Amino acid sequence: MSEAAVKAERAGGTPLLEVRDLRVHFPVRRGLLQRQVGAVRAVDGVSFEVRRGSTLGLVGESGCGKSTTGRAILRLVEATSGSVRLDGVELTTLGAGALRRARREMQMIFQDPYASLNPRMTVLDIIAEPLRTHRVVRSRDEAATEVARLMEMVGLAPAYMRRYPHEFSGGQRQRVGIARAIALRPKLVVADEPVSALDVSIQAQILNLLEDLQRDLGLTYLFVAHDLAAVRHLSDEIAVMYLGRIVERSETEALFAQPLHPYTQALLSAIPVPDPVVERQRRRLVLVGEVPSPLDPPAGCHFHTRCPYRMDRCLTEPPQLLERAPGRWVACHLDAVLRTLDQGPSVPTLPMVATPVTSLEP
Ligand SMILES: Nc1ncnc2c1ncn2[C@@H]1O[C@H](COP(=O)(O)OP(=O)(O)OP(=O)(O)O)[C@@H](O)[C@H]1O
Repeated sequence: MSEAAVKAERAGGTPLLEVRDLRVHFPVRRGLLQRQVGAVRAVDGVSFEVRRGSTLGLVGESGCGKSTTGRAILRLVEATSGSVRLDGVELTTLGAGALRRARREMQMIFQDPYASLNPRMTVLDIIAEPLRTHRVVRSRDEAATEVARLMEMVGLAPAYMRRYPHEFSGGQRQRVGIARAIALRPKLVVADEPVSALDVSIQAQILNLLEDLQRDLGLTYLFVAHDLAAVRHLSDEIAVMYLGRIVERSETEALFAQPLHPYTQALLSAIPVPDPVVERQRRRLVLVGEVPSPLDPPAGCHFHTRCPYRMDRCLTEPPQLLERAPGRWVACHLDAVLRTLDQGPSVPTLPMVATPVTSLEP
């Protein structure tokens, strides 16, 4: 846990971000009359909190609703229902003026730093834009001084502020995106796959920068990524999403030591282990097939079509996300989830309780 998160917890502070039963359904329309024929249930009842100064990693396969969750929190897409409170303020019902003021406090870092930066604007104008919009700076000189400070904070030479995005490398462009995101000193930053478009050699540098900025500015992060390994280093807690719902939420190291939900186990077993002996001995749970369509998700537990442990109950009854042990939230009907906890962290996978529908490699 970051120092700021430890301090906030000792002070008994409320979480900075509280999301309750958030749903985002995109209507699907057909025909001349554009009648609604269904809805993509991108986010289907998601609840979590993020403590001040901490990082929550939101992970899951492509299409499971991670980005939409992040975008709905910032109101870049509208929620269908549910509540999002930032520092106690309900965001989903804010009017235009109040929302504009609230936007100072929450910013986004995008995956593709080239697509998200206007190629016709200089870095100076890109970083200064939010400062001007919110009247934090009133003159060109003031803007240039503040932009120079921000560039230094993210490891860029201010001498390059009059250059254009295409004159920078991918990693440098992401630094520009980060400088713009922190320009208004937000409380919350939603980072949507901030390193997945970058060379592996650059990824660690950007993650380190995000960590330094969190420490120095007390930022709270929601870190969205498809890859569990990518979020491990930065996240205090991890929430695993599958087809619009959170299936497991836990403090990071506990989740890696003992993943409880079969889907989390599958995601973790996809991460290669450097030791070849351990790798050979590992029981791998390999997911077969694609994530089903969020237009018509399976009834009951959304994961049942791919779960090796499914029982009759899973086909009809959606499992609730329940705290099965302190800080360990799991949405699964298997009693084996609890038994695994009783047996301590040496038990790496759930016992087999039903006919496998995915392959289990020895
Ligand atoms: N504006 C939209 N209109 C209709 N459907 C949408 C819209 N935005 C997203 N979706 C759908 O909602 C589902 C969730 O998408 P989302 O981008 O949130 O998933 P994700 O987990 O972030 O995946 P990725 O990593 O691929 O971005 C997908 O099926 C996607 O096609």
